[in-house]
Parts: sequence; C-alpha cells; structure tokens
Amino acid sequence: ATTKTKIGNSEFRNCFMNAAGVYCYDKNELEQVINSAAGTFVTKTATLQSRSGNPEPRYHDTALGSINSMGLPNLGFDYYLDYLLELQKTHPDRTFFFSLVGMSTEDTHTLLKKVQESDFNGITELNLSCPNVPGKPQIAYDMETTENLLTDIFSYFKKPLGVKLPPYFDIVHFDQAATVFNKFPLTFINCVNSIGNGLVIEDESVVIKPKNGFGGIGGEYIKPTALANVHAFYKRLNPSIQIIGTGGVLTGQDAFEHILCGASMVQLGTTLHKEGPSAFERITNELKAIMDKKGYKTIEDFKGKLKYL
Ligand SMILES: O=C(O)c1[nH]c(=O)[nH]c(=O)c1I
Repeated sequence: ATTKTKIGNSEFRNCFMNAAGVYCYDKNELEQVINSAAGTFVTKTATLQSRSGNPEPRYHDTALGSINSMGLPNLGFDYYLDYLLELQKTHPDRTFFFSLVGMSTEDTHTLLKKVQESDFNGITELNLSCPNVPGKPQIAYDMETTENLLTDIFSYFKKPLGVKLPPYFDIVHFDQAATVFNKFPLTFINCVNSIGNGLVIEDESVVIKPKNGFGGIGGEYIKPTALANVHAFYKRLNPSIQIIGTGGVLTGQDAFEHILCGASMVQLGTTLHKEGPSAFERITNELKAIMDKKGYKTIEDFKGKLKYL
C-alpha cells in the first residue's frame, strides 16, 4: 500500500505532516520534520512581527493529551518566508505549507499580499482559530467576519490557500460555515484546531500560567470532535475543497478514521510533541498495515467512505 496523497496540484509522498505549532518553530525543528517520514511540514503560525508569546508554563502534557496557551510565539513572517524560499532551491521537488495570521485584519492582508508578491510556490494556511491570544476571538466562529475577510483576500490572492478552523459543535454551524466556504476557491480547510479554553487541574492548581489556566485542548480528548468536523465538511463542501484532518491521531487506526471521514492529509500535534518525528514512521507503517490487511492500495480506495448503519 502507498500512503501518498495530493493537495491541490501538489503531490506528497506521505499523507502525514505536523500540525502548525508543533515541531515548526525554527529551522532546526522544521529540518527534523523534513528529514522524517512526514510528507511535508507547516510552519508555526507567523505574524508580521516576531512574538515572544504568553508567560510560561504555557504547555502541559496529560495522560490523554495536552493543553496549551502559547500565545502565538513565532520568529516573524520574514524568518519563515526566507527559509521557505531557501527550501525551494534546496528541495525543489517538495511543497511546504506556510501558516500565518495577522494580529489585525490589516496585518492579515499585508501578510498575504507579501506572500502573493513573493516567489513562494507552496501552500498557505490562514489560521482563523487561535484560541490563546487574550482579547482576540477565534475568527472562524464569526461567519460574517470570515466571509468578508475571504472575499477581500480572494480579490488579490491567487496562490493555493486553505484555512485552519476551530471545531464546531452544532449542525447548524456546520451548515452555515460550509455555505460560506463554498463561495471561495479554497484549496483546503483544516479541521480542527485545539478545542479552545479547556481547563486542566493537578492536585489543587491549574497547570499553565496564562489565562488562569485556560488553554486549547489536544490529543485523545478531541478525536470524536475532529472526526465529526472532518466528515461534516466533507459531506457539505464542493469536492474541489479538500479536507486536512487534525486532532487525536495517535495511531494508524486514528489516521485511517480521519481518511474514512474524508481527510486527504492527516496532521500530528500532541502525538508529535510527545513522541518526536519518529512518530511519522510508526504511524505510517501502522496505516499501511491496516490498508494491506483490507486490500486498499491507496487512500483514495477508502477516503470518505465511512459507512452508516
Ligand atoms: O497559542 C498558540 O500559539 C496556538 N495554540 C493553539 O492550540 N492553536 C493555535 O492556532 C495557536 I496560534
């Protein structure tokens, strides 16, 4: 079996990659993902200026997953663009993802216009779902703002673009969000970001410093929500808009379920943070074993073919 995949016009030797925020802060981490079994990488979400992020401790692993309130720490847009342009020379056969968001609508347009005017030939992921910047809402929970933003973006942005979405929890919200996304030539949507503003307690205390311990939840806790979002949008979106599945992937079986729900690419967040880049080879082999046992040669043989009772 092969776990190769395609997003837009780009082919990837493997359908696994990191989730933005994990193993993607600097060249050292990104190089490790390049040299792993992963098919590609996405950068830490970049803002116009570099950011130190929220006070520490701001990330905590638990037995079943993780909680984080990083606060968008990143080395700034230019650092990641320079590195991505360098990789286009050293790895011309590979396509990488660039995650970004502005601290204001104006900044978002400034960033995307810079990408549009640059020689970057990869795929851009606009993060509409960061839950951890105090005072900033998760953009994609406001459908009017999201529609207005995408309308303006697609008036000038002509390169492959996808959006990173927060989890939705109401069928009507799936309907409303899909109606908006179907209006635009999106290459993909990425479901889901962490479940925002959870609270983890050890003994009598919260475990992270920012926001009195409130932070985004990842890991085993969120797989049912992630699968539901992948499948809900898979059933509602124009087939031209592909789905990247993120959330709760620990094993090849979890990845199999994301693809069964309609994912064309699967991202590792908490699992990658805990296990390191060797997780890509382990999970790829586990998925291939499942495919071989079932007689599936490519992920297209079972993508989106979730059975109902
Ligand atoms: O706190 C973060 O940096 C962060 N943390 C997340 O869990 N998701 C996000 O999109 C972001 I930008």
